[in-house]
Amino acid sequence: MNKDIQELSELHWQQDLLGSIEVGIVVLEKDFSVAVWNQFMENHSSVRPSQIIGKNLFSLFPEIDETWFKRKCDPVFNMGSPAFIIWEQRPYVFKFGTSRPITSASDYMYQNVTIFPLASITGETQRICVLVYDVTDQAMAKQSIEGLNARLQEVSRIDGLTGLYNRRYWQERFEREYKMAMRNDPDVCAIMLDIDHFKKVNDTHGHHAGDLVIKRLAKLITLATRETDICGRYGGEEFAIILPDTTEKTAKIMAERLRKLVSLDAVPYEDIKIKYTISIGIAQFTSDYREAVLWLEDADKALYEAKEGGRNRVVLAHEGSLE
Ligand SMILES: Nc1nc2c(ncn2[C@@H]2O[C@H](COP(=O)(O)OP(=O)(O)OP(=O)(O)O)[C@@H](O)[C@H]2O)c(=O)[nH]1
Repeated sequence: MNKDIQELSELHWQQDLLGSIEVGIVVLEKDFSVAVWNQFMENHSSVRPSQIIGKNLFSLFPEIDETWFKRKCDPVFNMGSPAFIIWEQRPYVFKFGTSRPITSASDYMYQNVTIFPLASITGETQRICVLVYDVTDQAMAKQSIEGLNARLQEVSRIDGLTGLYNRRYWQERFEREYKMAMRNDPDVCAIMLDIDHFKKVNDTHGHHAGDLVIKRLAKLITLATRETDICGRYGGEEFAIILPDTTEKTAKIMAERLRKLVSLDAVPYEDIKIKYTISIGIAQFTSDYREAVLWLEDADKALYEAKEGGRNRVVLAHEGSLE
């Protein structure tokens, strides 16, 4: 084989290699004109090498942030050090559609991009090579795992019957509120409330009817509180609420409103309507509480007083019944 044919054949398989590789290969001159544009880039951009070779990259891809991209390439040209752009920083450099539009949940191709210097014989970097990797599958998998984790975390905080926070998470929030209150000494109240004679509801109408009453009460609690209030199911038929930015006077008004709402309510069950009432204990935070639990205990004592005082009433800690 003569030398020319040998060179040509080598060039041919090198072209073949560039063409079949599932990675985008772009070679850029110092002025950001394109010197190499492989098959992958052509397939995904629909721009043929003949349309782009010798042309300025940004003139054909105005979506690339020129200032940012040049800043990335600067150390590659000037110091010969490679640069990396990962999809988590910027989902893509070239806005390509996904190559699997049916199976992929993404509208565009997520890309990892590597930029490295192509040194001349003298060691000078005249050109740089930009490699574009399609990482859509990894990105989608990671995002779906993150979504699942977030969902799992949310589910693990929620009480299945009522949709309010469960005891564990409510307690966590309560501890957090307590620590914040110790620092800032704001107006914040804790409420404990409990359905009156709930055992009788269960005994008379059955456990399922009891569950419906618990669910209904949770709904009324949600209705009567602000979005910023932190409502949780503390035990079977016991609920706990944190009212941020609330004095005991305002908490009392809110609690009274809820108590009345409940006393007027009736839960439809089979062909009857179940009436029920609640008792409520309130404790406003003071920095005298050396531990979070002491604050909650005061709310619980107030609740106990409300029960002792005849039920269907609101009691403030360190104060008599309101009714
Ligand atoms: N249906 C239902 N009942 C529950 C649930 N959790 C606890 N209970 C019941 O709630 C009742 C609570 O009864 P007690 O603690 O004696 O209090 P009470 O009958 O409400 O009386 P007072 O609180 O003193 O007014 C018990 O019968 C428990 O079995 C639940 O998730 N669903």
